[in-house]
Amino acid sequence: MSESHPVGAPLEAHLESESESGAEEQPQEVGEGSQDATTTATEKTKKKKKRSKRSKLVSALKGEKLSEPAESSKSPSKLPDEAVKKLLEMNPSLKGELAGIPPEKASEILRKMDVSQLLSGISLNGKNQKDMASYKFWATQPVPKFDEKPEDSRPDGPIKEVTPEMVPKTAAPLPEGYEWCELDLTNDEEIKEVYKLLSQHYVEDDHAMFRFNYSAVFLDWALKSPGWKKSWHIGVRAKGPSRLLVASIFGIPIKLRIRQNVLDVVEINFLCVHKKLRSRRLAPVLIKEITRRCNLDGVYQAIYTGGVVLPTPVGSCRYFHRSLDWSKLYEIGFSPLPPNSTPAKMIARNQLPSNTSTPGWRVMEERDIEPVYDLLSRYLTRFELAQEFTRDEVEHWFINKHKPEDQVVWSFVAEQDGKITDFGSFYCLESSVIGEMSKKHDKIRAAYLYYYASEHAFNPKEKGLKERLTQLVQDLLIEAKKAKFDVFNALTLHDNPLFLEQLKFGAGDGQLHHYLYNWRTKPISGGINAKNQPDESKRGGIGIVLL
Ligand SMILES: CCCCCCCCCCCCCC(=O)SCCNC(=O)CCNC(=O)[C@H](O)C(C)(C)COP(=O)(O)OP(=O)(O)OC[C@H]1O[C@@H](n2cnc3c(N)ncnc32)[C@H](O)[C@@H]1OP(=O)(O)O
Repeated sequence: MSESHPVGAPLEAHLESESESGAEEQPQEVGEGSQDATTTATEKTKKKKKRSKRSKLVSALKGEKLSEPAESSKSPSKLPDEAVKKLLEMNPSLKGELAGIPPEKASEILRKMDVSQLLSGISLNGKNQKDMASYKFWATQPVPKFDEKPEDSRPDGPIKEVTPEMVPKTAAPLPEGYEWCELDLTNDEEIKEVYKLLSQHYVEDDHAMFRFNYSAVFLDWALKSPGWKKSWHIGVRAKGPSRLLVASIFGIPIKLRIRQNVLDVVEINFLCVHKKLRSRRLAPVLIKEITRRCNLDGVYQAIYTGGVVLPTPVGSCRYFHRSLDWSKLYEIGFSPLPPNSTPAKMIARNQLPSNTSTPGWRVMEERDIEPVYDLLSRYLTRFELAQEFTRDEVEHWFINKHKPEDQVVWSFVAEQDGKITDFGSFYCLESSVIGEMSKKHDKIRAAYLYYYASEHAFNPKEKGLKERLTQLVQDLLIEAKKAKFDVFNALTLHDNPLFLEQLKFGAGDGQLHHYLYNWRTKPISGGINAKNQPDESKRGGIGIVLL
């Protein structure tokens, strides 16, 4: 936990007292097999194993001898030097890691990695280093293994057939001292509790400088979409008078098209475990509980995203950032000052026109719901992985129903001769500055590119689409600047590779991996090429945005 982030004393005190009473000491890894129950001793053994794995890798990288992998007979004994060179060029992070290692040795290391891993930029070190066997939980789940070959021609479909009799009727028990709860998001107090848990314990960047700060209003919007179910809003509370919320996982129902199949799935988000309860195998228990509840409701597939590599991304995108207030981003350490530049030059470079330029541009209103629903639905058919929105969902996700200070989503249309020709939107997600820099500014106000659509997409050979989207997204940047955002973020999904560079988005160091649960399909492009660069020819894959 960041030293500079204040955590209420009662919370800390409570967890300490739970710990003393043994509640924190025995977090059983319920349901993953009793041999998996985490005791201090097994934790230590696991850490030792992990360390030895890491040392082995380090040794390999330093040129010491690696033992042959079991499947070595299937692999060519040596990659041609040319292939090694190419792979290194294609995966920049690997290039750094293998720098200075003789080509022979690099070949040996690369040979042990799955080609899809190499191409998707999954690196050898840090949080991405684990092999399949080390994913003790995920290895038991109906998700593709890392080494499933893309050329595997099994048709798209469920990995595991689940029948109602197979689904447990009750939740697995939690470790002593904790209990399940359903979170009632119609109750403001409970939304505030979720906000508090997430604002203190949710996703941080690798350097613990920033943490997502999803507002209570945002959570209300994100989790109460049409068809939402209270039973998919799951919490874990400490028993006792405080009933402190210490963990969460949420699902909302959506219709998802994966290539030609349209499925009722759950979109999972906001998996969070209190920092003091980390590494105690609570996440697998939460995941299994939401799986059980979805299965009981006849839902057998899920979609989710994450910055960490798990078995196995169906497609990965890269984050891009467009500075709106460069000085602030620089002051908090978000944006660097490039060599040979000056702050004045950077500010000038990021200037935007003061007025929008798309003809007929205006804020989206209720009367636009039908035409936007029509345009967006047609536009999304161009992607292999996309949500199938209903009219009510278009209303929910794109019409702002909040007063200006609470606004979460901004949507615009272009209307010409009474026809809606274009639509674009972004949402607001602040991050807390949690490191040293928080003394200067405590929040970054970030706009995230959300859905957009244009009639130009249907022109023969997409004529004029690139120019139109560049104009449309520039107008969104201008609107975001007016609404006092500091930065505008976008992924490489949808048609984004058409305009990121021209609109001065800079490549971020984050990837966003997209996952499907219990569905086999071939990899889906996330708009980046093997060099991890946005690539216009790689569009048409991921067409869904998860919050
Ligand atoms: C049909 C319906 C199906 C519905 C379910 C579909 C699947 C939904 C899946 C969930 C989609 C969530 C989408 C989002 O919300 S993504 C956002 C996730 N949240 C955060 O990053 C917030 C900050 N971090 C935390 O709160 C904790 O570190 C979390 C909760 C992430 C893990 O807690 P902790 O650090 O205390 O670990 P543990 O000892 O309990 O458990 C360790 C196991 O957990 C695996 N792990 C770690 N991170 C993730 C992750 N992001 N997705 C899935 N699994 C993850 C890990 O590989 C290991 O398994 P294995 O390596 O041994 O195999």
